[in-house]
Amino acid sequence: MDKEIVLEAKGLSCTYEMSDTPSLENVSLTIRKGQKIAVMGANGSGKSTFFLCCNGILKPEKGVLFFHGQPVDYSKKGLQRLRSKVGIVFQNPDNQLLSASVYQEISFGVLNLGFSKEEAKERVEQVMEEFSITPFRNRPTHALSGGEKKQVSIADILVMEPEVVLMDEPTAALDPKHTKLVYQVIEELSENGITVIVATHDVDYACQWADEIIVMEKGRVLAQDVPQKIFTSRELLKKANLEIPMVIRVTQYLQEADILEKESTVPRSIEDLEELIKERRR
Ligand SMILES: Nc1ncnc2c1ncn2[C@@H]1O[C@H](COP(=O)(O)OP(=O)(O)OP(=O)(O)O)[C@@H](O)[C@H]1O
Repeated sequence: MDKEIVLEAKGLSCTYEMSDTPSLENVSLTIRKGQKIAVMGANGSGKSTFFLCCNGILKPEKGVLFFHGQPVDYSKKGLQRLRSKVGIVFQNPDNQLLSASVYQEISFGVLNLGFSKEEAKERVEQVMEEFSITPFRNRPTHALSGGEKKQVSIADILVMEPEVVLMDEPTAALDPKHTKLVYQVIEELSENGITVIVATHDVDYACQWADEIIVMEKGRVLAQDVPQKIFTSRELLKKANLEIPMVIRVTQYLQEADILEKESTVPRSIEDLEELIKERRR
């Protein structure tokens, strides 16, 4: 049976002040509990704007956003409730890290949720340990490296134990060590049943990781489907300016060369492809 719908957008449109064209136009989609969703599309296609709508930072001028079937309540209390459940890790940590020290930064959200100082401290200590932040806990946030800032901006959200985590290009500008760390965190979130929505330009990662891909273009949703469908639709990829993942490219080559059958299943990773080739040889 299909899992419960966590977030549902119905006809969302959103135009920024000082702009005469909508950055989101008539966006309708559903996201279910525990899903791994990649949001893809060219620069300026509306991915970040959609994220900002999902936790109420932006209020759409048209349409309704539902969280667990209830329309979002834009009162101060309603927004606080929504934001404690739906957290955004921003693309640029400098837009997110506002407190003087790392410890204060990670405590801020939990204290705001009304936890006592003791409870907040316990959660913050645990999350700092989990994300290897303890060694630089007393540093000012502006004096951290890009990778450390990303660690803190993720901890900042996870300390609130959200149900849905939105990550806007989480590995942009990270070195391989921090990229791996972020991917591990994403994996652990999914293992714990958290719904994870990642905006990314990395087609190879999206293909092997996501349950579903949402493709955006000029503020609209062009498609929402499984990676095997999205990444084999040349027309869609061309329209959205997306590359073909390497594994699909190699598969198509092997099919054309008659090494794999034309109707073989579509692999999402190199491991899947190896399995297909082994099967064919048996
Ligand atoms: N604060 C703002 N004021 C006015 N227009 C904005 C603002 N933020 C974004 N836009 C515009 O809204 C559109 C969608 O931008 P958005 O940042 O949502 O796209 P994106 O898909 O996340 O892009 P990227 O991949 O570059 O991060 C773009 O045309 C952008 O110029």
